[in-house]
Amino acid sequence: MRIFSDKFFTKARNLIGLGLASSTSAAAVAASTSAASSSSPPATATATATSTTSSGAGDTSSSEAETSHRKTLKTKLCIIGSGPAAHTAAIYAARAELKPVLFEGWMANGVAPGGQLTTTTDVENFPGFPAGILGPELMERCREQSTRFGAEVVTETVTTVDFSERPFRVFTDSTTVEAESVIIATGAVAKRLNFAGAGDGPDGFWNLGISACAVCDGAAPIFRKRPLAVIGGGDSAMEEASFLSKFGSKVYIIHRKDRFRASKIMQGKVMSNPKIEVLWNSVVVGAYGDDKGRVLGGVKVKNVVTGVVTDLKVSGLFFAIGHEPATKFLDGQLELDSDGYIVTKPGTTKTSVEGVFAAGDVQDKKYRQAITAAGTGCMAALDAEHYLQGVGLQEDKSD
Ligand SMILES: Cc1cc2nc3c(=O)[nH]c(=O)nc-3n(C[C@H](O)[C@H](O)[C@H](O)COP(=O)(O)OP(=O)(O)OC[C@H]3O[C@@H](n4cnc5c(N)ncnc54)[C@H](O)[C@@H]3O)c2cc1C
Repeated sequence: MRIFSDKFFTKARNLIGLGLASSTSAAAVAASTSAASSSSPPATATATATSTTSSGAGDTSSSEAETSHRKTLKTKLCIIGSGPAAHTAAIYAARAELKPVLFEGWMANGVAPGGQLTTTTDVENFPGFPAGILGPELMERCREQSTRFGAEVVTETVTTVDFSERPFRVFTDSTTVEAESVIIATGAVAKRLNFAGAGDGPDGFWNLGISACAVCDGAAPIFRKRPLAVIGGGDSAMEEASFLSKFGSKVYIIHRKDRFRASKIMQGKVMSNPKIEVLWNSVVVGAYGDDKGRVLGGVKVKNVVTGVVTDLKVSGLFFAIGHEPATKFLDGQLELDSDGYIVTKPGTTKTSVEGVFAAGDVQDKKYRQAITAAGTGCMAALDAEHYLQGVGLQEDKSD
């Protein structure tokens, strides 16, 4: 997020539409800019609908069998997801001639095809773009690169999977895929709070001072040398507050309880930082604009014990209240940790089922960045290729 000028506001508002309500407009951008082949809405609603696919090569590995109700595809590799992890995996796998089928979803978990970056404006920390790049544009480029090498992109959401035997089976409302290997890159969604001014409509300050990613946005000019606030009480909130204290003049941690659940060591770091002040037993009940009403000017904070509401002038407000990994559709078929993230074997993308791999934020609750997601997407494609070679389904090609 970078906030500069009227031109920027107009561009950001018009191009993306941010956050929850904007998911639709973000999707519209993604859908309209992506894929010559994606001119009609994707078909996930009925069993008889036609799915929307695109493939740069026009010749994919998947064999199709049309029945009156469902389409069946067969492939060596099915990729589920459409963020940096999924598309990096698709690029590597397609170049290794695995001819992957990629399900990009349709507003899966409220996120447009292209993933979390479709909900933001400037991405300034992805290598190769010294002037930054709009999130939706970056993801559109990734998609183009995937299809250019022959990945088949299907605009449908995966609803269930069957990993009990090979070939694995992956289901959407209208398609069944039989896949020799699977990469799950369904990402995660940052949790947001819902108070007046928190949204992205005309009266909201989402992405105009309110963010869910301090590491992504904290260094933006609008936050430098200004008072900032973080909402949360866990390790992420401590980390984000410490990080923001390098840029802001002061950082408030607003926490609804009278103690943190963060680790002692993280708490110690925060409590000994002279730039950080904790507002205990407190919740944000509203956000308002600056003098011109264009970006965040402050928040109303309510003490839940006394009921007193006070005014806190801050230029930035960061939600650090956790993420929700998109793993419900797996229905317990892979090992997950206590927060619902897929468990991978350290140093690899291997999951608890041989032949199924996981990449990106769905298996990473620590780094959660586009570049780390892309990195693990690459790893997953190479792991899948090696697996397929091991079971005799693929020649050694990627090197
Ligand atoms: C507002 C915001 C700003 C950010 N800014 C930056 C930044 O500047 N720099 C940076 O490095 N990182 C940034 N991030 C973090 C970055 O976006 C994520 O780390 C990255 O996108 C994770 O990529 P991913 O591939 O794991 O999945 P995601 O981007 O989460 O994408 C997953 C995709 O899979 C789809 N999906 C989910 N379930 C299914 C299903 N069942 N079937 C089919 N599809 C499904 C989802 O709809 C989604 O489109 C930002 C995040 C947010 C929210």
